[in-house]
Amino acid sequence: MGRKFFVGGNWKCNGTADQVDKIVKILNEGQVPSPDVVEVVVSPPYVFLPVVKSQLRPEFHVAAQNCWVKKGGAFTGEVSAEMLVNLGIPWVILGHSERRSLLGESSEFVGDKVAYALSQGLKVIACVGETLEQRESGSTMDVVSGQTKAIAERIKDWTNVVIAYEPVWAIGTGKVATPAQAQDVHAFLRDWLKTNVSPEVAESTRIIYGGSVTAANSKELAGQLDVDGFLVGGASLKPEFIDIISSATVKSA
Ligand SMILES: O=C(CO)COP(=O)(O)O
Repeated sequence: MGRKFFVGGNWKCNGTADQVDKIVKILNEGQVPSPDVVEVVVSPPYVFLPVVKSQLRPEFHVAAQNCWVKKGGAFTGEVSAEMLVNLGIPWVILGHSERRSLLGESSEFVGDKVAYALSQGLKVIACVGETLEQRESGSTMDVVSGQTKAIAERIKDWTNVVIAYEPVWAIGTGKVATPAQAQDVHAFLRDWLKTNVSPEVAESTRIIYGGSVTAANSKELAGQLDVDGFLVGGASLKPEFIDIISSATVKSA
């Protein structure tokens, strides 16, 4: 069985109740390939998770954008993995570069979060990616493998993990990685998994690309051998998200 194409929509810290209604309507009315071909997960801010979950078409799922690193308790402002499970939220995004850079989350902390979330039964979209400075100094592969290693050291079962490669310089900048740049890093990560985890995990784990994905570039990116889908920011708030989801057909064609 091949890797099912995966498209995530990361709404980040955006949206009012009215805007959320509109986005859900677009998602519910959009013509997309069957769930056998593409898995779709949208990630609204915490406060909108219950309403989006209850209104969204049943074949689309929801993800939180973060969760606490261990069992809940006296951690003001945090939301625990148990709470997400309790509300029937199946997915969580962890290690997004905005949290790594703006909130100081280290690779070890992200690894701990991934391990805890999986232990509670959540599925995880784990983000990795280099900054422009790191790319220019030639350390891209060291950075992404280091971030992946911090996860690999803490988990055994990769069944419920999707890796999102999101070069920081491509996020929200309109500077999308070229298909070849994305493919290079995805192939490197798959090979890293093969060597350091197992050939089976390398073959079955989806590695998705994020960073300025739009309807105009998604088909070409989707055509790359090791690109198994997308994590979309800005364009996931717009009708073009439906076209990005539909780029899954490139794989099944
Ligand atoms: O960070 C991203 C998704 O998690 C990508 O954001 P943009 O698609 O807005 O560049």
